[in-house]
Amino acid sequence: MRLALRPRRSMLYMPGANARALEKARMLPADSLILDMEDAVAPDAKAQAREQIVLAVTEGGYGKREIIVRVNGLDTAWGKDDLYTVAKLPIDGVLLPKVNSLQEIDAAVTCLTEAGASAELPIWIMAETALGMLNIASIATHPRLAGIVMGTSDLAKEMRVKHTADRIGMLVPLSLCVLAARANGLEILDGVYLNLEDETGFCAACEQGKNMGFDGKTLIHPKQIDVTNQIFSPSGADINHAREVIQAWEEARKASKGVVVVNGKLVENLHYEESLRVLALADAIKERNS
Ligand SMILES: CC(C)(COP(=O)(O)OP(=O)(O)OC[C@H]1O[C@@H](n2cnc3c(N)ncnc32)[C@H](O)[C@@H]1OP(=O)(O)O)[C@@H](O)C(=O)NCCC(=O)NCCSC(=O)C[C@H](O)C(=O)O
Ligand SMILES: [Mg+2]
Repeated sequence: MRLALRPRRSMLYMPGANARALEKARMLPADSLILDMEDAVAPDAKAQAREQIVLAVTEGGYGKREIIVRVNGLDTAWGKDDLYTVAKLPIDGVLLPKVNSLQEIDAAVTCLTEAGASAELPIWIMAETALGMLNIASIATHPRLAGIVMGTSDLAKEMRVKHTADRIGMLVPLSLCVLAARANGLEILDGVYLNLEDETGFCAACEQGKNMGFDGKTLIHPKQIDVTNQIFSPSGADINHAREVIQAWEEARKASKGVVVVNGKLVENLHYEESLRVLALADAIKERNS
C-alpha cells in the first residue's frame, strides 16, 4: 500500500491510559500520533487505555494529525480484542508491535477483516525484534503495509546493544529497514530518544536519522516535536537548490542534453527526481501547517 506524500517528520507516542496526553495531543504540532495500547500501558490499565482511545478518536478534534493506534500483539491476552476494537474506528492506521514475519501481518489482517475493517486501513509494523530484522526483506513486501516504525529500545534489548551516541550497534538494522522500506515504497520512522534532558544528543540523533534516509522520528515527549519538525523539513537552501536543479534540468532537456552542471555539481535525471520530491514535501508541509 503506497501512501500519498504526507509529512511524517514527527510521530508522537502517548500511552492510551493517559487521558491528559490524549487531550493535549489535539493541540501539539506533531504530524502523526501513536495512541498506544501496548508497552506504554501497564497490564492493569489495558482495558482503560482501550476505552480512552475509543473515546478520544470518536470525539475527534485532532485536525490534520495522522492517528495511528498501536495494538498489543496477537500472542498476548489483549491483541485480538484490540484489533476488534480498532477495526471500525476513524483512524489512519494500525501499528502492529514486534512483528517477526509476514504471516503475523496476515493474522492481524484476518482479525481486522473479521471485525469489519476497511481493506484500505493502512497497516504499520514495529521493526524491533532480531528475527524481524532478519525477515524484514520479506515482511516489507506485505501488500497492506504502509510503513515501518523502528523500535530501537526493544531491539537494543534483544541484540544486547548499548545506546551509544553514534548508535554503532544499531546502524546495520536501521539501514536494513530503510532499504526494505524504500524497495517497497513504504514510509519509515526512526526510533525514540529516551533522554529527555539531552537536547544536543537528541538533535544529533535526528540529524543522523535524516541522513540515513528516515522520513521522520518517533517521539516520547511534546518538547521533542519542534526540533524534529525543523530537522526533517527541507531547509530554505534545500528548496532553492531544488528549484535551481529543476530549472537547469528542464532547460538541459529542451537542449537535448543528458547532464548539466549546477553550482559546480553534476546534475542528472536522478537529481531532478529528488528535487521534485523535496519541493512536493515542502508543499505538503506548507499545506499541513495551513
Ligand atoms: C515521559 C513521560 C512519562 C513524562 O510525562 P510527564 O511527567 O507528564 O511530562 P511533563 O510534565 O514534562 O509533560 C508536560 C506536558 O506534556 C504532556 N505530555 C507529556 N508527554 C506527552 C505525550 N507523550 N503526549 C502528549 N502529551 C504529553 C503532559 O501531559 C503535560 O501536559 P500539561 O498537563 O498541559 O502540562 C511522558 O512524556 C510519556 O508518557 N511519554 C510517552 C511514553 C511512551 O509512550 N512510551 C512508549 C513508546 S516508546 C516505545 O515503546 C518505542 C518502541 O516500542 C521501542 O521498543 O523502541
Ligand atoms: Mg517496543
